[in-house]
Amino acid sequence: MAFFKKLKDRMFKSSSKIEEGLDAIVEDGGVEEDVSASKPIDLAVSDAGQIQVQAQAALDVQAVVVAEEEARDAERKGQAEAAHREAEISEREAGARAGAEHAEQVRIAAEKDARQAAQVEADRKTMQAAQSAADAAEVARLQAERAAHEEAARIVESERQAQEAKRAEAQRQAEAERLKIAARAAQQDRLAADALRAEDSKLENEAREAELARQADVAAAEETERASEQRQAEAARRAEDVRLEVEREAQEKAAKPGLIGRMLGRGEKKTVVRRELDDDMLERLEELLISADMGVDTALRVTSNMAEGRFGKRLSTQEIKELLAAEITRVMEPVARPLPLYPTKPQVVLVVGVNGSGKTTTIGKLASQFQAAGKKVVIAAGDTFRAAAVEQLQVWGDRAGVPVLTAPQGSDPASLAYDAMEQAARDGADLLMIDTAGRLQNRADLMEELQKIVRVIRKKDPDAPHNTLLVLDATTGQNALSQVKTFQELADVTGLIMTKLDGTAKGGVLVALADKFGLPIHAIGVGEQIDDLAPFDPEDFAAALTGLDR
Ligand SMILES: Nc1nc2c(ncn2[C@@H]2O[C@H](COP(=O)(O)OP(=O)(O)OP(=O)(O)O)[C@@H](O)[C@H]2O)c(=O)[nH]1
Repeated sequence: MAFFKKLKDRMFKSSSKIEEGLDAIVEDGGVEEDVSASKPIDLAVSDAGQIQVQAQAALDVQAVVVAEEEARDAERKGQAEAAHREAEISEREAGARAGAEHAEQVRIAAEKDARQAAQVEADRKTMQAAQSAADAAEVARLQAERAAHEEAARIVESERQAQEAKRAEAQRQAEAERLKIAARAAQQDRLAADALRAEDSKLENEAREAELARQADVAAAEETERASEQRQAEAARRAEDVRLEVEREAQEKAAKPGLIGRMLGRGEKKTVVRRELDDDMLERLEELLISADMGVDTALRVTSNMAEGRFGKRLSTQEIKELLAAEITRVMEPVARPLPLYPTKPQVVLVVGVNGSGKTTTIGKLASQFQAAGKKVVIAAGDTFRAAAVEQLQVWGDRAGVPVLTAPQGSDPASLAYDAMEQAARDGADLLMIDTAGRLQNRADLMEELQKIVRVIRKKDPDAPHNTLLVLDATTGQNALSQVKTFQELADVTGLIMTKLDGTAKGGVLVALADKFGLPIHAIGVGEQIDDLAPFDPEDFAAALTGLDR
């Protein structure tokens, strides 16, 4: 409660922005916006048509010239062919005359050849008759011989066939036997396979039924849970409405003067302004939350949840604050987690963030608080680039009695981290907090530097770092969202700490961070002193942000 008062006072810039906005919304009407736009005209169509017509005309003239030229070629070709045909005819007539003379000479020679051929044929027939008789005798002898051979071969062949048939019969019987055995084996296999299939399908059915039953159970459980959540939400809404109603009646009662008051003339009415919750009002509430750096998505979610079931109800600024605070608490509750402490010694906490976000100050505050709570802490001033950061850490270290390990300016932070691991182990420290540089101007260098630190400390403890804290400056507003994205790529961020919530009207960004990334928020800073860092409490934060008294 003590910190809440401080938080509320320090966050007055964020809360007064929201409070003033709420007053204006409740008292005023809506805001209208008009956007108009014009369309350019298409010009190029008629010129293109004209060019196309001209091109077609040029093509037509060219086609006529080509056709005339082709006709002249055809006439020249016909005349040449006629002259050629006449020459061919006279040549063929001269050839025919020479052929007739040659045929007469051939006929005379043929008659002479026929006479000689008749004489030769008579001689040949006489000789042939004698030869035929001798041949017939020889043929008869050869036929008798062949018949004897054939008979012997037939006997041999029929013996061979008889043996062949016997062998084939034996083989057929053996094959029949083999097939019978194979059929018996196949039958047995089939029966076994059928049995296995039946067993498998039985198991499958059982598994399917079990799965269906499980799904039905899950669905029923989900349904029950959903119904219970809905009931709880409805009950909470009803309770909230009743509470508001009671409060309103109390306010109205308090505003009514008593008899003596009336007699003494102290009867001025205390009034409360209310406005009906409608679309316009909702839209203006969204705009107000967006202007408080809550981000569009988160602002929409918060306002629509707040309005659910309350459309048409009349609400005062105070009542809207209460409803908004309840919604913001609901968004932030899941991420409100203190820095986890493990039995590992030393638990290594790597602290990252852009320049000036408050890393050094936060390490100093955390170290002092842990030391005061009886934990042994060692700090490594890993931003070896900035001498001022090292000095600042030494001041915090001296104040809290915490050793601060430093290295010469510009030296390798990874080697300092390694030395710090050794010293922390030697000292039996519970916590080693390593500060790092935040120069985002060169992401590649920074990534290489962070990765090297991680590589080196893992030589001592493969699980280190056990926490990687990203420190964010609330005054950067929506820019904090892109910083989270960048550092998630550079290092394995495990939790957030938001500083400088004092003196800024952009405190709503913490709601957007919780809604968008779901990373644990361990602590918030509202000043430069040691006790200006406190564990994150969503209810306190929501009330301080909306300016609600608790
Ligand atoms: N108002 C306010 N100032 C803070 C808070 N936390 C840190 N600061 C101030 O912010 C300034 C920068 O803080 P540092 O801790 O030096 O930031 P850093 O991230 O270490 O910066 P580099 O060393 O440059 O990387 C200092 O003047 C701090 O006093 C806070 O919660 N509220």
